[in-house]
Amino acid sequence: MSELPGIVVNGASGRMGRMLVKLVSESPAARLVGALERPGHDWVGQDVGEAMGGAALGVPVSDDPLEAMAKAQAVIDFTAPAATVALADLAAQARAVHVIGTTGLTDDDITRLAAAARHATIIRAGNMSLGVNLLVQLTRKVAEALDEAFDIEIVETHHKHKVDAPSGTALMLGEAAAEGRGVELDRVADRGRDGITGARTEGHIGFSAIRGGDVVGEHDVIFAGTGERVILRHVATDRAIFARGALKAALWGIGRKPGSYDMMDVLGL
Ligand SMILES: NC(=O)c1ccc[n+]([C@@H]2O[C@H](COP(=O)([O-])OP(=O)(O)OC[C@H]3O[C@@H](n4cnc5c(N)ncnc54)[C@H](O)[C@@H]3O)[C@@H](O)[C@H]2O)c1
Ligand SMILES: O=C(O)C1=N[C@H](C(=O)O)CCC1
Repeated sequence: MSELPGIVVNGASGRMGRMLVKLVSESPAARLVGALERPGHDWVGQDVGEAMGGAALGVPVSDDPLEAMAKAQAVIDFTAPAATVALADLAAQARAVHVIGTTGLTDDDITRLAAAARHATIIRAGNMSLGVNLLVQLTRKVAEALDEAFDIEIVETHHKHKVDAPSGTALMLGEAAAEGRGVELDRVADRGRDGITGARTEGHIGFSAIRGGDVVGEHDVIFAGTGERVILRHVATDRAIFARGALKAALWGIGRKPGSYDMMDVLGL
């Protein structure tokens, strides 16, 4: 029997990294062959299983992406924008599928990822869960069906450690709503109101971000009309949903031709 596909986890000590190390190392469909952390991190050099407080997994944490990816078919990356952009070129060099969950990317970062995708298979989504990707489709449909008399507001809630806003998911939902309306999100997004803002502009899509405690992730898309509201909601209670989506994406991407893909491609939605 041929060997199972080898997967590297970038940002292994992070909230998502730990989830992914556990999921991949226990998966019957994949092998954990590498774990990466940033240079200077105290996990570097330790066995990743032991660093997580469990049994040794025979995988040392490395700060050298090319060395870690030498035996890998894919790298799963939930880290930070600068780390992700830098890894994209190295993953292309190593011919490893690059699954990107990192959010908070700028337009410039996305342009650089698109350049890397000329030579590499990149699968990126601001949310890797099945439920949110379904919600994105529903949002597009509802936005198509309701005219501008319905004000669209996207409200997201996350844990107190989250560093970017609006969330990647909120932006996916905003893009879908704008697409449903046949407009460009950049032209209609209201991101952060404060002070005497004036009345709401018809057709705009509003974003609000709440941060606190240990909330995994909650998203509401509100279509507020006169006398009625339609509210689409997703509530995540376990980060494992994102990790499962990312592993599915990695396995789907292996052997696929270079290009930029997302979870809609992976899930066939
Ligand atoms: N797409 C999704 O489904 C989804 C789900 C959850 C989180 N996220 C996103 O994933 C990212 C990480 O989230 P988190 O909660 O795990 O954050 P976290 O801060 O807990 O973890 C990030 C990890 O990346 C590491 N890191 C930073 N720079 C690095 C480098 N150069 N090389 C290797 N590792 C490096 C950090 O040391 C840290 O361990 C965020 O952008 C978050 O929004 C996306
Ligand atoms: O915990 C996070 O950070 C999350 N980030 C993603 C986002 O920005 O939408 C997905 C939900 C969790």
